[in-house]
Amino acid sequence: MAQDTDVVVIGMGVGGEHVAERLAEAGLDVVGVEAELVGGECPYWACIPGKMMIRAGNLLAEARRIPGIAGQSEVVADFAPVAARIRDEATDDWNDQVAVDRFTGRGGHFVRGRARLTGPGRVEADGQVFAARRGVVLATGSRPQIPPVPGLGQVPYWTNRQAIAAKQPPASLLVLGGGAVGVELAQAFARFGTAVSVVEAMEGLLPAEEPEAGRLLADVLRREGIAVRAGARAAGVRHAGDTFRLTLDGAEELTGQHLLVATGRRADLTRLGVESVGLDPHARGLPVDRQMRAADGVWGLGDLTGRGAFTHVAMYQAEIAVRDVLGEPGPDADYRALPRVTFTDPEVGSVGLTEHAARERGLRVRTGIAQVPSSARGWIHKAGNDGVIKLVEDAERGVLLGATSVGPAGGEVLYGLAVAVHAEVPVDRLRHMIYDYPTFHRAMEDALADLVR
Ligand SMILES: Cc1cc2nc3c(=O)[nH]c(=O)nc-3n(C[C@H](O)[C@H](O)[C@H](O)COP(=O)(O)OP(=O)(O)OC[C@H]3O[C@@H](n4cnc5c(N)ncnc54)[C@H](O)[C@@H]3O)c2cc1C
Ligand SMILES: NC(=O)c1ccc[n+]([C@@H]2O[C@H](COP(=O)([O-])OP(=O)(O)OC[C@H]3O[C@@H](n4cnc5c(N)ncnc54)[C@H](O)[C@@H]3O)[C@@H](O)[C@H]2O)c1
Repeated sequence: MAQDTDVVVIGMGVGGEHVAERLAEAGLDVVGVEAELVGGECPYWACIPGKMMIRAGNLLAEARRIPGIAGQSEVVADFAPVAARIRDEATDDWNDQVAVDRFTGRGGHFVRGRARLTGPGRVEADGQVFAARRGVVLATGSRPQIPPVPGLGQVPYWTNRQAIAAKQPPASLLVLGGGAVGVELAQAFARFGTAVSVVEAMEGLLPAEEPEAGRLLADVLRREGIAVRAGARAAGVRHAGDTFRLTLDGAEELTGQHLLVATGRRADLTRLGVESVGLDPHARGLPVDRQMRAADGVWGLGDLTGRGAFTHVAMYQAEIAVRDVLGEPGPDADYRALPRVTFTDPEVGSVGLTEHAARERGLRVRTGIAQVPSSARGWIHKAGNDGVIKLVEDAERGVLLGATSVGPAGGEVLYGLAVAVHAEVPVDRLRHMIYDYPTFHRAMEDALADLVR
């Protein structure tokens, strides 16, 4: 016998939790189903604990920059407080009771289990069957994508989960993949003394971003002692004793105590029963329209939709889905000004289109670049001042299509650029605005001037 409800939310990660709480608050009868921990990847194995590691690593790096600027420093790194913060403050020892209580406190009905659709409005979870009057929200996130490297399936590699839960930094670490996960964790561990090698298949780090950002970051990481192998293919991996051996095309062999596989994430629709509502279970992501509808009475959001695997995307889409489920009007999803920040030091912030992506769309673009160390603030900052600002202008319309801001506060500087892209502020107006002196964001003025040079 099916239990009637208004809405079933499958997957209570950042996106699903937000939808479930908001709909319960609005007075709907909501069933929230979560297979693991309410809150999902971000608070337990990703953004929050990851940024705690990064914050700690950045403190060490800043202290090491004291000589030549403010005296002498001797830095003794200790990972124990980081591991303790992650256990106690971020994850509550990987216990989600607080989050479950928050949802049930708002009137939600919580089910721990793996759910699947069995037909329109029908969901099976933990031996129970639910019939949802308004519909079902799918928010099941993504999982690490493991590449077909010979031997990889037979070795005890880490994903972000084991890396985040580490109690000690490994003596040495091989990182496969120089994307956001790879570079953030590589730098954080290296600052605690881990000997790190990063292997990236594409020509540069963060290959989805501007090449200038990847090149700059590779220089910084190499200076910090990290071995960066870009344009390198892993040909095989072995593990014996406590050593991983990663062979690259060309026969170079890298060794490490642990191997972190950070080669991307992908959604898995195959176990969700989406075929029962007429959707393709083998699609790479769940196709949704601009109000997050995947089918009649089915909404989808977050990593599952393949529109950018970021917490802020999941939250943004969650708000749209909430409005649509409640029948409230609101603007369509708009990803033109999607911001991304990789929290390395320097931070790599970007918004909108890269130059390459804009040209691929056949747009006539103009670019402008400014080097952060040549700006007043960058020069004052001295050690740790690496950075670049790059603007991509639609030369026909005179508005920014995208921008990149690498620097000590690259993610914060990005905000102004994101507003400019989002609101399509004419470049001519940006050029005649007053930029605070001497801020990092003032380098934008030089990048704007470079657009016409
Ligand atoms: C190391 C790392 C660092 C990151 N750092 C950042 C960052 O700094 N900023 C940022 O914006 N993003 C960051 N991200 C990305 C961010 O974590 C994700 O984009 C975000 O968690 C996606 O939210 P979601 O709700 O779509 O999915 P998830 O958080 O993955 O939640 C999905 C939930 O669904 C559950 N589930 C799956 N299938 C079922 C089922 N059949 N039944 C019931 N439950 C199910 C899962 O157990 C999971 O809890 C990072 C990712 C990683 C890996
Ligand atoms: N600060 C943040 O917002 C943040 C931080 C971490 C992760 N994330 C999100 O999580 C997602 C997943 O992160 P990710 O770093 O795993 O994925 P990613 O797609 O960002 O990067 C994966 C990298 O691995 C490389 N790669 C793939 N196969 C390879 C192989 N066989 N050998 C060597 N390199 C290979 C790719 O070229 C790519 O550069 C990101 O796309 C991002 O959306 C966000």
